[in-house]
Amino acid sequence: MISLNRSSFLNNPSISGSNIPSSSTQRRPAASLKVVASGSNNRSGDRNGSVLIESKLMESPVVEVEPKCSVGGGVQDVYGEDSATEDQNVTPWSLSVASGYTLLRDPHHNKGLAFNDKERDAHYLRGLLPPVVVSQELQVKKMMHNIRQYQVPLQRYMAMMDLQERNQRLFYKMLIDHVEELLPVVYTPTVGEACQQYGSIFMRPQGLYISLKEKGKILEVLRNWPEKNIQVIVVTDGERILGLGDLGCQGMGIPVGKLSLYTALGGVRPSACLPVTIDVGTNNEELLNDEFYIGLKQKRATGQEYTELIQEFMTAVKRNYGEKILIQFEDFANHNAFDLLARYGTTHLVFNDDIQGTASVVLAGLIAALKSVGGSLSDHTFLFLGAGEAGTGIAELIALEISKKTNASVEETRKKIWLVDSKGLIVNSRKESLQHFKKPWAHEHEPITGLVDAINEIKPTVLIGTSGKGGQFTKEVVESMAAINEQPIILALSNPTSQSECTAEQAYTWSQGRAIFASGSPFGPVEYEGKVFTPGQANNAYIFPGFGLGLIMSGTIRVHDDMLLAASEALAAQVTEENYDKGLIYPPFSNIRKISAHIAANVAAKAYELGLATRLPQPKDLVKHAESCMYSPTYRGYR
Ligand SMILES: O=C([O-])CC(=O)C(=O)O
Ligand SMILES: [Mg+2]
Repeated sequence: MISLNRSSFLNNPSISGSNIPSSSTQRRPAASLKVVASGSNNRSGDRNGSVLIESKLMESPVVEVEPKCSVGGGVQDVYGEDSATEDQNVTPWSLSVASGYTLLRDPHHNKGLAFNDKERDAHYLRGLLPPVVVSQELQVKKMMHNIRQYQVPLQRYMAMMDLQERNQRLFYKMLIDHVEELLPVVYTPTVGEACQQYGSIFMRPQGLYISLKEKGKILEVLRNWPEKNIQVIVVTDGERILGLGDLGCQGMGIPVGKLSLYTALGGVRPSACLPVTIDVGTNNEELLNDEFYIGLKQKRATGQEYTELIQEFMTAVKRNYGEKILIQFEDFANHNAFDLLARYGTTHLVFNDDIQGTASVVLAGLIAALKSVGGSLSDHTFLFLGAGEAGTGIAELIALEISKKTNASVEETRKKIWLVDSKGLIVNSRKESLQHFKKPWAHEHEPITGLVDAINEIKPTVLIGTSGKGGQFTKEVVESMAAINEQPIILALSNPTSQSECTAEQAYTWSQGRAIFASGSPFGPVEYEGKVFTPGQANNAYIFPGFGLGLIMSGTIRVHDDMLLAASEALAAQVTEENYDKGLIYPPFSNIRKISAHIAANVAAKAYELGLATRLPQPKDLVKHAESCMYSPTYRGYR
């Protein structure tokens, strides 16, 4: 296999010598090619008559061409074309050749036993594999069989990560074909445990680490990443990983997991995804005392030192990847998350999954729940336990949706939404001492400290847990909700499962099977008095992959709240009668690619309507367009 890639060998003059063609599509037979490269990023060798140069570009367009999008050219166009910046225009073309043993070690091109006889001959693989040739489907079946042998979830996680590093297409095929079974493995809850253990299970780098040591050099660091046409970055500083607190540099598991869902669930090419962890230290004493900890062993930098590092990162990202790079903030602590979103929301294409993604998915669930419960959103009263990113983000989006539907001001629509934090109900008399993001939720009321008292006083129809603390929805809490509502809507959103405010079984049992329940992390079906209840998963994984695809495929340059509403409506519209009959307010994840295409289409339509989309003209059928742009993990044939 030979491929010619545009890559960044700026620091490597020897590779841009006369043997390197200057156009992108040239191809030569492996055996006739001789290129000598030197430099730290390249190795050269001469095996079986073929020459190997490991270029910095991991996925090569020659063999990785995706099906053409129905509108707007091929995927390279749709996804890649405009992301080159003036800096990239000076990067030379480089050549990469992989064959034989090295091809089997290249996760982007390896197919293992699925290489057919012709490919084995053409690419020097004879004898390197046992004689059998199998289909990708059989490989999936075998891997699923193997993974199911592991009883410990973390072992399953490690087996999946191992596969991702061995055979990327097989990894994504498995994840797509068995999404409901594997989501809890590569994502919440297991990813939380993986982050806690990241220091000891860390094998190969899966993303970019930008620590205080890299200050002043972030642009160079970005250029060390082997891929050039990045379209989405998920970045964390590890300070609030799920509901598990400060995990410092070990938070890397989160961007890696989220981006694997961008590909599996949203169809964004793996090579367009960049996981980043910003390491400014950790305040987690246990990690600081752990000899295997992989991050900076210091307390978190704050104030100017923190702000400057983030600023350098944001500037470098835009400079390197252009205006349309999507940056998803993930699992930052409250005290930074809101500020970062406000600061960069006007200059960059940024999206905070914990504030906005969670809000959009919960709003979708509520819109869907109205079908069973009746009334419109404005008829309901909402009580939140937890007033951080998720709580205030959801509250604000509900207020916005009601305001759009009723023409009342957002200030007015906020009045039926109440939040309880660790100090009790958020009321006017507390206003002075509240953090800025809580202030809009301070309503006129006597102070109340307990959740049960707040329920009895406010009489909510919807109870939403975003506290990050497990077990907060006690029997008394659920019973209080059931006493005042025929069908109480109870959402226990904190992640992972250990932090869920209550379990599905508790919600159904304590409400005598009347609750409409969904949780952030998955719970299995529950039987109560002969009836089986299947809880839904109100997780932002429903939204961010399709949302991101919508932004990317339309070349959108800024996120607007109306796009979040558009995403919620698209998701709610995917809940079928059959789902409602089972008490579900979310469609099953097994249909997620179709769901993501609808979300992407609605988001893109809104972006075009708002004049924020730059990829013109607007495709006629946005759903079809979204589908045609999605990455497929099916193996490519190699000539
Ligand atoms: O990752 C998840 O499952 C949802 C999420 O963003 C969080 O809990 O921080
Ligand atoms: Mg998160």
